[in-house]
Amino acid sequence: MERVVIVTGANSGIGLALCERLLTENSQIRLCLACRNMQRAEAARSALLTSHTGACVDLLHLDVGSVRSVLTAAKEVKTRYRKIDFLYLNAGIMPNPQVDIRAFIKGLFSRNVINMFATAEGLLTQQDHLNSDGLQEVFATNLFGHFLMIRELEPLLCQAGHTSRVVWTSSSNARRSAFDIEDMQHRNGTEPYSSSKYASDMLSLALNRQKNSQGLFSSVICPGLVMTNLTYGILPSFFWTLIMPIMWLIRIFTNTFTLTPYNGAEALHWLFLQAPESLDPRAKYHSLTSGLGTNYTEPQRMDIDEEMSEALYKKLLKLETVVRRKLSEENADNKAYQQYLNETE
Ligand SMILES: NC(=O)C1=CN([C@@H]2O[C@H](COP(=O)(O)OP(=O)(O)OC[C@H]3O[C@@H](n4cnc5c(N)ncnc54)[C@H](OP(=O)(O)O)[C@@H]3O)[C@@H](O)[C@H]2O)C=CC1
Ligand SMILES: CC(C)CCC[C@@H](C)[C@H]1CC[C@H]2C3=CC[C@H]4[C@H](C)C(=O)CC[C@]4(C)[C@H]3CC[C@]12C
Repeated sequence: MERVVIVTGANSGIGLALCERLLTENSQIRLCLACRNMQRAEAARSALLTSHTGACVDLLHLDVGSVRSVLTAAKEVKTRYRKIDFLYLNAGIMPNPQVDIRAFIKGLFSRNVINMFATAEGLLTQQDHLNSDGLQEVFATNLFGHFLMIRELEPLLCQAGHTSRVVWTSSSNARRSAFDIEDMQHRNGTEPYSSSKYASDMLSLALNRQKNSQGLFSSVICPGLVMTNLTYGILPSFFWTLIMPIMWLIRIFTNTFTLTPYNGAEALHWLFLQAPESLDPRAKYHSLTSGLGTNYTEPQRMDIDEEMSEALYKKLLKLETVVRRKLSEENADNKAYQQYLNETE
């Protein structure tokens, strides 16, 4: 039977590579590219159809960082499909990244050097800001918009006799010490990316506890260090190209330098082939590439405590209520204003 697969952030990088791999290595898939930029989404769709003539590739407009857009997109999904087999929550941002050069040089001469290259611990900070919904942009995009999407799509994801999967593209940059449950949006820190990815790891665990009995299973992956628009925002692409031989060399010591979107999508595709019952809800599945270029997936236990993941889940539900209330008030205001305009005309 045809499997419905939705991928957020599918118009470039790891998301697009996943789509390419899904179509190449599996038949009977109905793929839905859920994207913010529809011009790039059209281009991605054309590229996929050129290499896979006759494939079923749909487009869906989704700005995962906007509450209104998520609700509209979810409504559209519910009219188009009767079930969802896989929902890949892949869209993500890292705005205005800054590398701490001193920490990098110090790290090069420390015993922690391999870990530094794999996780960027202590190296990266970002500048975040409030979006038009009044939420921190990184939190809204990397976590909350996806959470809201799952909540809206629950009727399709939690169906009797059917198993659905959600897969989060997390990161090895996710770090417990960057996350504060009293400041889940990371308003007060300088590592919103790390915080949002740690939150997605916790949310995945909470979702498994809450929803496995209803047929919904959640997993998290790390794609490794991949050359995409996201990494070109950290250092310019010509610089990455220049140091590519060094990166291949580093790959001999850390298999986390997957480098290409195809390699980075390894764990995402591997999960597609696994039975959900065989997966560990506490594991992060890493895409890895050996020095010789062989791809494989390996689980690593996440540093998460159940109580905090449950607390996060509850806080997200509360925020969802607040956000929905605000939206319906705005809608009522708009309606009243429109009526006033009509009457005064
Ligand atoms: N590259 C790397 O080394 C690593 C990446 N990751 C994660 O992988 C995921 C994919 O990133 P990657 O492929 O590297 O980078 P890209 O920038 O190539 O891809 C990011 C995708 O997310 C989309 N996106 C961003 N914001 C929104 C939004 N508000 N609504 C809808 N779509 C949005 C982008 O679309 P648009 O065209 O609209 O901008 C784009 O398609 C991210 O979650 C990232 O955090 C994790 C670890 C390492
Ligand atoms: C000689 C070069 C390799 C120098 C590059 C230094 C830094 C700019 C990069 C070193 C480690 C990189 C990263 C590691 C982990 C990634 C993580 C998994 C992710 O989610 C996003 C990107 C990374 C943080 C990435 C960013 C660049 C480095 C800090």
